[in-house]
Amino acid sequence: MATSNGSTSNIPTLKLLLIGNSSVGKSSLLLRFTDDTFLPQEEVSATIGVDFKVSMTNIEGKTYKLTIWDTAGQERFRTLTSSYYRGAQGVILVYDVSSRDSFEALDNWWNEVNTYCSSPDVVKMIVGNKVDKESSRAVTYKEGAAMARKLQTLFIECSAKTNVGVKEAFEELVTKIIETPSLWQKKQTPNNTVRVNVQQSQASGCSC
Ligand SMILES: Nc1nc2c(ncn2[C@@H]2O[C@H](COP(=O)(O)OP(=O)(O)OP(=O)(O)O)[C@@H](O)[C@H]2O)c(=O)[nH]1
Repeated sequence: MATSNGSTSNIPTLKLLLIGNSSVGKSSLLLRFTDDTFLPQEEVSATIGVDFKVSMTNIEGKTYKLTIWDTAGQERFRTLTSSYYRGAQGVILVYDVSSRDSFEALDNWWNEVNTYCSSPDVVKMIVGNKVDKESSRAVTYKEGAAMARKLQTLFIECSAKTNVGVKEAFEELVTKIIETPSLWQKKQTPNNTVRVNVQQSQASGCSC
């Protein structure tokens, strides 16, 4: 597969984005995936603006470089929202299976994705986190799966705390991106203004 700049010698780079209500566990999922770590509650602080980590992953014998953006769930910490989405090939919408509110908020997050992601091909995945809290579960697996079917997204339940389903979630998302050729194709450039945007897109290899 050609990389974002057309070369086959460089490692392909993918941009992924984590969104969802505050405290659903976006930063914890990222930390679990990249560093195989889970921080105790007292060491966790809310994300301000946006944070990101880079991770190498191997899918079917090929190496990919992932830049994973972790956005603030709290409205007051969200700035420059549209820029988070620029160049993203995959978006993970996270809710907490023990929080009905965070599940119901998916509609709003979905609208945001559709507002800022211009390409309909960007791969979306709904992730129900904190399955280790089974006794306080407020959203069933069936409901999560039904929501994903309705929105035509991928779906998985996981736990950043107990390391259930986290690697699988990221790998499934990346695999689907790899299988979506339009996310790798270059755009035509009808004028100079658009050319600037296209160069930005090509830097991360996305048609979003
Ligand atoms: N039981 C349990 N707790 C979790 C899990 N994932 C995260 N948490 C806890 O949930 C709280 C919020 O986690 P964060 O990762 O900071 O959540 P966030 O979505 O990044 O929050 P914002 O940065 O405010 O958007 C922390 O106390 C975590 O320890 C999980 O899988 N299980």
